[in-house]
Amino acid sequence: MLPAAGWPLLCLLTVVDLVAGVLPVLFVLFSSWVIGRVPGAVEHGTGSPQWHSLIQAFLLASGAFLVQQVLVPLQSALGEVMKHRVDGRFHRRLISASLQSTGIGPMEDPATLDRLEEATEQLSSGWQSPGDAAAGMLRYVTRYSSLLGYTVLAGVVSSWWVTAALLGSTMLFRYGHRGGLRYWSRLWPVIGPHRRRSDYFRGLGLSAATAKELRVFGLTDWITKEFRASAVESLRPVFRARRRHNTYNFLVFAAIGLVVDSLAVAYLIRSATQGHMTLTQLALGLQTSIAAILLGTFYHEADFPTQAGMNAIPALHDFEQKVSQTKDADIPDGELATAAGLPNRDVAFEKVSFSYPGSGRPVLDGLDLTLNAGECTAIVGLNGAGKTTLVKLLTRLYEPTSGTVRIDGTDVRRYAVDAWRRQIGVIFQDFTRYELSVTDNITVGTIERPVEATAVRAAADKVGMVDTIEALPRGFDTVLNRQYEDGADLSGGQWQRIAIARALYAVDSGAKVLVLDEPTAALDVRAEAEFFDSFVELTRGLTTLLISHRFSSVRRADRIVVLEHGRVIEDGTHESLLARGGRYAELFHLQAERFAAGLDAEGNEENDETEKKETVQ
Ligand SMILES: Nc1ncnc2c1ncn2[C@@H]1O[C@H](COP(=O)(O)OP(=O)(O)OP(=O)(O)O)[C@@H](O)[C@H]1O
Repeated sequence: MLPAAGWPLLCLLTVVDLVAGVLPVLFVLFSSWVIGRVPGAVEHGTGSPQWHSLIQAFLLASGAFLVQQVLVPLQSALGEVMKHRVDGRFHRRLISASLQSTGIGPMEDPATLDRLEEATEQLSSGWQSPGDAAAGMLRYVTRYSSLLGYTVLAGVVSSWWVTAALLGSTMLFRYGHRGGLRYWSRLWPVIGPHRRRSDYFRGLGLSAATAKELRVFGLTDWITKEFRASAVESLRPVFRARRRHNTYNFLVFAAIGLVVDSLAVAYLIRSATQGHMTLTQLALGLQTSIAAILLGTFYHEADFPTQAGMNAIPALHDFEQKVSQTKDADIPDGELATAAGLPNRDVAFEKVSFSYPGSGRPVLDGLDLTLNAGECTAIVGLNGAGKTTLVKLLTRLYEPTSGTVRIDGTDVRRYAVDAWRRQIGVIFQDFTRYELSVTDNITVGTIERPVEATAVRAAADKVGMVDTIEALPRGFDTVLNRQYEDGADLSGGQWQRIAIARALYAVDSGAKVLVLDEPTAALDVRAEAEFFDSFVELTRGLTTLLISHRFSSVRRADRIVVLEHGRVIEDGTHESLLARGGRYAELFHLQAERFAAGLDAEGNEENDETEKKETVQ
């Protein structure tokens, strides 16, 4: 990742880090000259050549010290720039990997999502990022160039075995510290599940979204206890490993270091007392030896960032690999570049079967279904019957395991994926609430069309939201999040209307297929009634696929299809299906009875009456 910072910055920072490592060595050298020249200067007095040479050494030492002080902030600043550049590159790679697939397969695959979570965890927790690792890596240049300088100087004034001894013992300590971190990092997968659990409980305790339930359910003490317990549980293996690993390391390495370093220093002192060294050499030998020994420590600016910050890199690689390998990651484009105006006749699912990747269970099993152009087809079925999956196949987020989807008789795979998708205005059950302006939230489904304020207003008007939007602090420009200045939030039902407006704006932009997956689940009964009152008008001329659990809305469709066990088991109009007395009739009566008994929380008089009439009919 280092070159991601750009070669000029990388070279500059390497040089700065190197100079920052050499300067303390020069300082020790010059200050040893100062010490060595003091007796001569004292003896010969001010103004003597010895005096001048002392001043010269003093100025050099001061210069080295001052430059070192100037370099420290420069080093930090350049390190920050490097961190941001490397993190920027990392983010870009992550985002492009996550958005690269035309299909939705990788983003619904648990193993791929796990790697994505691992890759983003360090970044989102603001702990140690790949950028910290990159900047930290270069700080080793500073530390190790100092170490090399000190030990070489110690060797020059004494013996090369002193160099070897100091270097060896310092590196042994370094191995102890850095190796301990590597060891700790291997524990990461073991403590991972506990840590995730404690993070989850911390998130629950700090989230505004859960604040209501936690208080009303009386969960506050429980959350605190669970957070603490899982946090302690996650640390237990670390404590155990640390005791085992560190005790051995500290005892053995400290013993070796003590013996080797004592021998080296003793050798220096003995050489001096035997008259083999000048005062300068003794000062230099002692200073460099001690400075080298002191470098056998934990490098807080480099050790931890390089270990923890790099954890995200293998996760990124795995994620990139898994995305490209996941089945249905890339839905191939066909040779037909446009599908404008389609379908004219129908959209047909022919013997379509589908199982989610990694699961052998067919969600759709030889499904035959034709959606007639210009007609509204409603799909009903129990939870998990495969209704949303059908939408995913229609929008080409997945490819059928077998069978074909045809548009006016042409295999949908012959069209470019985007060309076909532009023909569809869709509200997914779990539609996205974008932290963008109202206008952007409505137009985001047709990003290629230049924003047309009148069309945006018309879409909002169709879902009865114009008054609400105009009452917002900045009208259509209001960002739909309260955390922004003049931002605002909407209720669940209002959000759903915005999502419907988004699909209608897409229709206004030329989409001919309208897919509404539970479009009114969050609307109150009046809003739902209003929506379906204008439904015929809104969907006129469109090929509409309506998925809903509410039979009061479904019966307005031209045709109703009941899905069960991955197949169509009933198909007809509301009246014909009721007359048939099959699954649809059974579900319809069940819901109508609930309304009649006043059990359904959403029932109001208006709806009760209509439902009751239907039941009687
Ligand atoms: N990404 C996925 N990976 C694996 N299985 C999935 C995935 N999405 C859905 N399923 C499974 O496929 C089946 C059909 O799901 P689908 O969401 O299509 O049902 P549905 O009819 O829309 O249900 P509901 O009425 O609850 O919205 C379910 O058993 C569900 O658990």
